[in-house]
Amino acid sequence: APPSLDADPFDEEVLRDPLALQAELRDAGPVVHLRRYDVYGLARHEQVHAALTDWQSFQSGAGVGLANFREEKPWRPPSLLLEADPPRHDAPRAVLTKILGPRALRRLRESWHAEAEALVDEVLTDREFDAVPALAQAFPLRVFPDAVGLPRDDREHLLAYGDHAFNAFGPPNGLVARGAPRVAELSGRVNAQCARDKLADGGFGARIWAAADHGDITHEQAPLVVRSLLTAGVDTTVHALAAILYALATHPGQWRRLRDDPGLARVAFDEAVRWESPVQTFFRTATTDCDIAGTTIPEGRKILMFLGAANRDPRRWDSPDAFDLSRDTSAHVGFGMGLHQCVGQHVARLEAEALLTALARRVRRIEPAGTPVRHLNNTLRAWASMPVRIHPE
Ligand code: HEM
Ligand SMILES: O=C(O)c1ccc(C2CC2)cc1
Repeated sequence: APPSLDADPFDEEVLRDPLALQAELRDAGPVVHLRRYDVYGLARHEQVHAALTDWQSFQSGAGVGLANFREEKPWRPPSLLLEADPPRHDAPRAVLTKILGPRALRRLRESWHAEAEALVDEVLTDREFDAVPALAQAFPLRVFPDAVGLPRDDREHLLAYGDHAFNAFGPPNGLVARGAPRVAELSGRVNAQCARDKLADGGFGARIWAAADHGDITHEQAPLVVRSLLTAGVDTTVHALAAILYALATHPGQWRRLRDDPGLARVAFDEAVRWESPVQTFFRTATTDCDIAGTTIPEGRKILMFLGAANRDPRRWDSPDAFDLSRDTSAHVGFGMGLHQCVGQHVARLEAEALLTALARRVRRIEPAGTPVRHLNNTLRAWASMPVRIHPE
């Protein structure tokens, strides 16, 4: 039998600083039974990578949170991508692959770089500010809902909606309970925004509806595919940008490298996604009795993949805790891996590239200007506040 632990990965103090438990899980063995939730934890890169790339044995269709959709009703209709297996997963995925692919994003590159420069110019009129609201939240909330096709006056609820969705992948704990009172209102607003007549021509949303006209997906599926963008596309990039700003503010040598070579912006983003892993965990459900490294996971049981732990596994990475722009980040699992690997990663990279390029041109030095404050979430690694001081060029 695998080693068994009482630890609670979703305890708020563990969420605040998960590194010690991640090391304990990795060292306990390739598979660890977590008694509190009766699930099987995978914290080493090798096993997480193996589970992510074996969608037949470890399905998403029963939910990618603790809740098992075979046994309980989901809090919202399941995603046609994230919570679907082939063949249902295939057509919606193909539609988003085309709409969010690097070629499709070329038309946004110039305007996102311009938006980033405008925002950075505004923010840098101060020498000290909180980088979370001023940059990490402001930039994605300005450019991404625009790209989806949402009006400017109806987006401030998206962060709260996504925050609840990411909490809901975890156990029904205090974090979920605190979000519950707003769920009906937030869901109502987001679901309304997925309607065809709410989405501006030419945006990602309108393109999803056009794919339905073209017969690639059905018109019933279209709003749910738009909902995927609104759920997955905001909080993730907000917290990833905060993570990269924190990494650069606390590693002045790496900031200097980026400033001297803004072409490093994309590497810096991927290294920050590895180092912080904004999306820390996801579950799968065993479709048969599966063997992982000598442990049999019984059919129907949940496995918990610790993406953040895998991204810092010393069995896979040299000096895993170092934030290092010369690293080859290609095997990180911060965007998942395999069939469900993040279809929005190019959008995220373009946002980061635009913001970092704008900052690299204007900021000689960036440093912490006060104690950063964590934002706790069952799935997301996030900052609530990060005061910084900048020294302009
Ligand atoms: C740094 C920002 C982001 C991170 C860290 C991130 C992370 C992830 C991860 C780990 C998965 C795999 C989930 C699984 O295997 O169950 C995923 C899937 C997905 N992501 Fe992202 N994501 C980011 C940005 C985005 C953006 C900007 C969008 C939309 C424009 C997006 C849309 C999606 C969708 C629709 C899926 C489901 C794909 C599928 O199941 O086929 N993500 N993301
Ligand atoms: O399809 C969705 O609704 C969806 C929600 C959350 C994610 C997380 C992994 C970024 C992905 C997709």
